Amino acid sequence: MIELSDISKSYRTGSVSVEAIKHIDLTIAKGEIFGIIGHSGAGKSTLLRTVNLLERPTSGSVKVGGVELTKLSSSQLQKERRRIGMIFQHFNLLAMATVRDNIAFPLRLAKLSRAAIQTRVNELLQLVGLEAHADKYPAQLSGGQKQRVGIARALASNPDVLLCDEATSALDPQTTNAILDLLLDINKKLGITILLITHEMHVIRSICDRVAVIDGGEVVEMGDVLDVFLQPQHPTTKDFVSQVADSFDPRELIASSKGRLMKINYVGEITYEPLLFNAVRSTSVQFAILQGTVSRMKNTPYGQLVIEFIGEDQEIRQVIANLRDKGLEAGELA
Ligand SMILES: Nc1ncnc2c1ncn2[C@@H]1O[C@H](COP(=O)(O)OP(=O)(O)OP(=O)(O)O)[C@@H](O)[C@H]1O
Repeated sequence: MIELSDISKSYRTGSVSVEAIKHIDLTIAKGEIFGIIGHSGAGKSTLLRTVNLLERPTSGSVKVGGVELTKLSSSQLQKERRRIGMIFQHFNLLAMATVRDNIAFPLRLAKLSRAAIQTRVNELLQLVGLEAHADKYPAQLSGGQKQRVGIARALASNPDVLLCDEATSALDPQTTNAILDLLLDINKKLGITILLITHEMHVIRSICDRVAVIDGGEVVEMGDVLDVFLQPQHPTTKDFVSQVADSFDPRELIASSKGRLMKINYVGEITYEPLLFNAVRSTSVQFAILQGTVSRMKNTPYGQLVIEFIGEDQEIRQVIANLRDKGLEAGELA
């Protein structure tokens, strides 16, 4: 659905040139929810805005739904942009227009009939749960409600792609979760492809299928959210993963450990099975859980534990082999 090839973008201010993004390749499948995470100034906004050519890349190709956007005339581009909705951190609503009129705005631009606009706006109000607020003005709404208007407006012309520019950054945690649930719901119901940028790992973990980590204008890591989360490689990725992990570093325990410290990861339904107990029950090995998370990433359960095994070396090896046989990943804590 989205194919960015060798995208670079430089900004020139006077005699100084800043390379905001450098040689980025990104392919996003139809129906996917793809997250781009990075610190402030990493190049996230620039990258996102190249997808609808709000920022024209200095070089590279931008294809959406198979159409090369950089080669289009401005009228052709305007038409293609209807297939790409966008929502913003600060909502960008028309302050002097009601919720209904804000949502109707792109439909009026597209010259739909009054009756068609009314029908479509009612559908959208229902989809985002704002039927009761249709005649209010933005100033009368909460942040979460304003973002719902933004989402309804972005979906008005039935786009294939929704771009989300830090869409939950101005919201409190509870409202953030409600908006993320709405995005997930829209993705499931409409099959729309979602590309979002954020600096919060929580957002990635809650709704994304894949993630790219961007640092200094380059993609430094990319993959399925589960893999990146459980086995982060780049220091920037580790930094983001630690946002949602326990702040206590279990490596502090290595010096005082009596036994063998292992890091164990598991994914899927085995998360709920008594695997540790079963692995040690026929041995004299004992274990202590020193740190642990059992949670869900989107819809997939996973566990991540730091375990100290105490006992005979050979028996511990047998226990670890048994756990690996059951599909758990077990590695020495280092
Ligand atoms: N219009 C512009 N003119 C000059 N430099 C710019 C412009 N827009 C962005 N930059 C620079 O490009 C780099 C990337 O900026 P960008 O806004 O894409 O980062 P970001 O990751 O979205 O950051 P934030 O999370 O703070 O919005 C920064 O060094 C920024 O200063």
